[in-house]
Amino acid sequence: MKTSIATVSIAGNLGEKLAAISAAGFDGLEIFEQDFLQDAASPRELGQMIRDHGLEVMLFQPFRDFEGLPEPLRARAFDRARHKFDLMAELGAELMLICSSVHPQAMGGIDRAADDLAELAGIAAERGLRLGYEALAWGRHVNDHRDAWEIVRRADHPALGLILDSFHSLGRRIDPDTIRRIPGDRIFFVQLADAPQIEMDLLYWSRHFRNMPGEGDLPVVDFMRAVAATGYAGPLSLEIFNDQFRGGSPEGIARDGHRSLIWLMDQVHRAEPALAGGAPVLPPNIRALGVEFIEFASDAVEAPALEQALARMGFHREGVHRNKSVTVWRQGDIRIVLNTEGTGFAHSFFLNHGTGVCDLGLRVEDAQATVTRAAALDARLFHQPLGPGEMDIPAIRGVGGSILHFIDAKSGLDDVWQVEFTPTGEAAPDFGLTRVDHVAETMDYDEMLSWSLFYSSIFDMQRRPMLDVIDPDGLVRSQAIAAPDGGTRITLNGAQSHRTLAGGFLADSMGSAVQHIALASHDIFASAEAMAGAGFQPLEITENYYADLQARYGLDDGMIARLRRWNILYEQDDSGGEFLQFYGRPLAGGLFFEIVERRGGYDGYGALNAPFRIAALKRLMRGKAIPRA
Ligand SMILES: O=C(O)c1ccc(O)c(O)c1
Ligand SMILES: [Mg+2]
Repeated sequence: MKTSIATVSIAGNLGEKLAAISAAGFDGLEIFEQDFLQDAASPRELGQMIRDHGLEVMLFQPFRDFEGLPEPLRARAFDRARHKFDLMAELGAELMLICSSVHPQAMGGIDRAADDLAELAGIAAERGLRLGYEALAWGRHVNDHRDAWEIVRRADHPALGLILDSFHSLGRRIDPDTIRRIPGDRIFFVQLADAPQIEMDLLYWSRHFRNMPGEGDLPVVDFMRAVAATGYAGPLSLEIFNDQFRGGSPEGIARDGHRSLIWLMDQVHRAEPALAGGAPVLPPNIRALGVEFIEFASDAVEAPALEQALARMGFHREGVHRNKSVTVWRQGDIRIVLNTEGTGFAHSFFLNHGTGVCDLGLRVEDAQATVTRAAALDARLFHQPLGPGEMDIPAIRGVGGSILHFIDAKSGLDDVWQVEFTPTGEAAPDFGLTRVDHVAETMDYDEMLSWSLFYSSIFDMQRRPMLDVIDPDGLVRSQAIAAPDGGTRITLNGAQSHRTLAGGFLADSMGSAVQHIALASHDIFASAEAMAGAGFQPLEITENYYADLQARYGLDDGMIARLRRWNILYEQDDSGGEFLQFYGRPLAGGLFFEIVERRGGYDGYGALNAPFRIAALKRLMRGKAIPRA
């Protein structure tokens, strides 16, 4: 399978686009005519530049409004095409995309279109060129790949084939299985794009909101399964019109695109094992079995505040690293590692970001398989020189330059706590906290698609619908990604304005980072009481909130009083599941802890409560405590 991407998909000038496309590992590209017209290079120079980057021109596009025109427009359209053929020869492009006409004077009729295209294919063939016909979802007469195929079939010219574009087919909800009837060798090119499911005009949706396969809501895997079933063996090419991507980093967008194609083909091979050459080459999506540890980078000056916060939540120092300035704090299945080394990765992370989460350890069944899959999906592997007696634990780069380590029992990596740490023997209180419920990573809104693709392509984790969280000073978008059993949950919070709490955190922590950590309690009231006894100060919630809560859910007075007493926020889902949560006050730098209890299969994150939490945090930061009777 050759991979390709349309130049429109990426930001920058043509030189920047080519460098990014080549660096990401694509085999070739589609030249979008507009990109070429805006560039100063001659077509010959441009063709050479492309080849110098090790890339192939897979397609020249688009040629518009060709078929079905009355004379003299028809003759002029043929002249236009001849001019483009000259250009393609100079560029070294062999295949041209013709998209279905939107011309107001274009006449319908399958045979008329077939005749026009067959005649043009004859001219193209004389020059050694080929044509592909694509149905635009908003084409005037042809807007369905089935009609485009019928036209190509009737034209019956070897230099004319069909071009499929997942957006045009899936955006109009055309059953992708209709593609299975088309002979694979009559499909000349396949363009891929996903998109979020939003109701809007097709053309506007297509030109502004497309995204990479796996980043949206369209059944792109089903589309690609059907394409693969035809025997199509040509390039897979991304054609992504997206306003965010146009302003993004060329390298980052190109890397995400490459990752999305590898992910897509992996999903297709798993779903269609009978296909020739279809054996999966990657380990399957990795089951994340839970968070094994959360590591903070800090130093001797800042660490005591974090240690105090941990102690007030009922953690104790369980072990001290045998030869590093690293301790592990423990409660239930939760391990918080505190790294105050003066050299190495954690230290450089601390110098860049201040005290914060530099490393997440995930429990998996097979750590080696995890990095193998991650590497095949273009993740960056992480290595650091090992000290004496240290275990070599596989790791990759994650959000904001942090690290993800993978711990398994299979290769004994879960022995690391015994191997590398000396037990302190300190008393182990139990405040009822059992495990990490979720980790919330805050990032720029423009990074959200990228990181959600990162997690969902490597792991067996699914995206939940994106939610809008209303901060009094702007919108924050929240995207949860969770393993099917809910045992590993990550939420991505995307800030659009620096005035929001998330945006302020982003600026203060010098980049994307974990902003809060939610810990599960098996009895949130008992945990709240034990923590209060140890000096934990919760984030204070207003009287107005509790009055409204009573009205909303009809909770009894006793329950409301207990929630209020411990500043616990409450939410119910439609099937009676309940979510109880309270927050600690932020540490210097803005990171905070949350304690949650899920009851009755509740599967969300308390989205209704988020604005109250944000308002309370902002009140606290402005130094306004709530007077309480
Ligand atoms: O939006 C367009 O006009 C357009 C042009 C060419 C394509 O291949 C396409 O999918 C859309
Ligand atoms: Mg297209």
